Amino acid sequence: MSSDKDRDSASSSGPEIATPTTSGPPSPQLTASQQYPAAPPSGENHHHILILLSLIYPATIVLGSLFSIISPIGQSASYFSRKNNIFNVLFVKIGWFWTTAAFLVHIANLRHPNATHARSKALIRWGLATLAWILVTQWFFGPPLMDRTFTGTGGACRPNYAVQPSSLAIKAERASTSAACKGAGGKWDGGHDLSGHAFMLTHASLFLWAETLPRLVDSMWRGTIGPRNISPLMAEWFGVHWFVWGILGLWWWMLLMTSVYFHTWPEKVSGWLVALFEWGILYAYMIPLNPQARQWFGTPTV
Ligand SMILES: CCCCCCCCCCCCCCCC(=O)SCCNC(=O)CCNC(=O)[C@H](O)C(C)(C)COP(=O)(O)OP(=O)(O)OC[C@H]1O[C@@H](n2cnc3c(N)ncnc32)[C@H](O)[C@@H]1OP(=O)(O)O
Repeated sequence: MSSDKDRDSASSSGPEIATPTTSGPPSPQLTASQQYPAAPPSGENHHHILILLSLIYPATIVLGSLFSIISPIGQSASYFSRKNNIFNVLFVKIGWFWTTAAFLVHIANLRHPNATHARSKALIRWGLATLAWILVTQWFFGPPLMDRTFTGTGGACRPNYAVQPSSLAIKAERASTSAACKGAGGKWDGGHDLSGHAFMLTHASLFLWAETLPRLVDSMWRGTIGPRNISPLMAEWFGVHWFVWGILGLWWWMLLMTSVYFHTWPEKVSGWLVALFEWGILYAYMIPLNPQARQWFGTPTV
């Protein structure tokens, strides 16, 4: 892992990351042959690539849902149709933790000339993404938005008096969150059950794409220079990008599995739409188009 600490202290008055760019002075760690042969892709290009990448997720939901209707494989049970599959239990169920870890690896390796400043702005953007995740899935002045949507559309926790002890059944009847309902052995039933998986996997993936795209594009750009640079390029990929790519790949696969085996169309689509909200405002609208927002939140960088 490379560190920019020395450079930061040497150039603490480095450029503000106020405009979307991957450029900046060439890194002193790179030899002349590794530096850009011409202008690297601009922030505007990143914006276009990001919008294109964001289409992967609705396409995946459509593809998975169609597969579940058309294919006999999609209609029969498989390892991934089990809720206790290891990828669900160890990764998705604590998905924000893994997303955060991948993001932290990325920002620890920034080679921006003023990396300390770039990191603190990146942490602010992570804070906003975390807040959006909390409000939708964990807490919104009480039950989270996904549970409020459920109860607001007629859903409730239905106890099963026949098999539950009455104390638990009463607890289930009063439960206002899916977690409390499940804990009391009730059935979360009857409302619009926005897919938490579709939301979290899309939200986390879009956040990671937006944050890491300038660096990914920059690495690919350097890769066009010549065979001499294969080793530094490999070092870059295995040192910096592998974690982000691993998480992005796993999130995509799990979204596909959710689309094939779980939830209804409207529940998956609403999960995806809600995931667009914070990302759309911050990365697709404010950062590319509003200079003031770039002052406040910075811009994802290399
Ligand atoms: C300068 C300043 C410096 C500051 C310096 C700061 C330093 C900075 C330090 C940071 C330090 C790190 C800090 C990180 C902090 C965290 O981020 S820790 C947080 C860790 N926690 C998490 O990540 C939790 C993430 N999980 C969730 O939010 C929820 O579980 C989810 C993902 C939204 C899913 O919710 P859900 O209830 O499962 O709902 P849903 O998707 O609708 O699924 C319904 C059912 O279908 C099942 N299902 C759906 N799809 C699937 C599938 N594909 N496969 C199997 N089952 C499925 C579900 O399992 C579920 O089953 P049940 O469990 O109900 O039986």
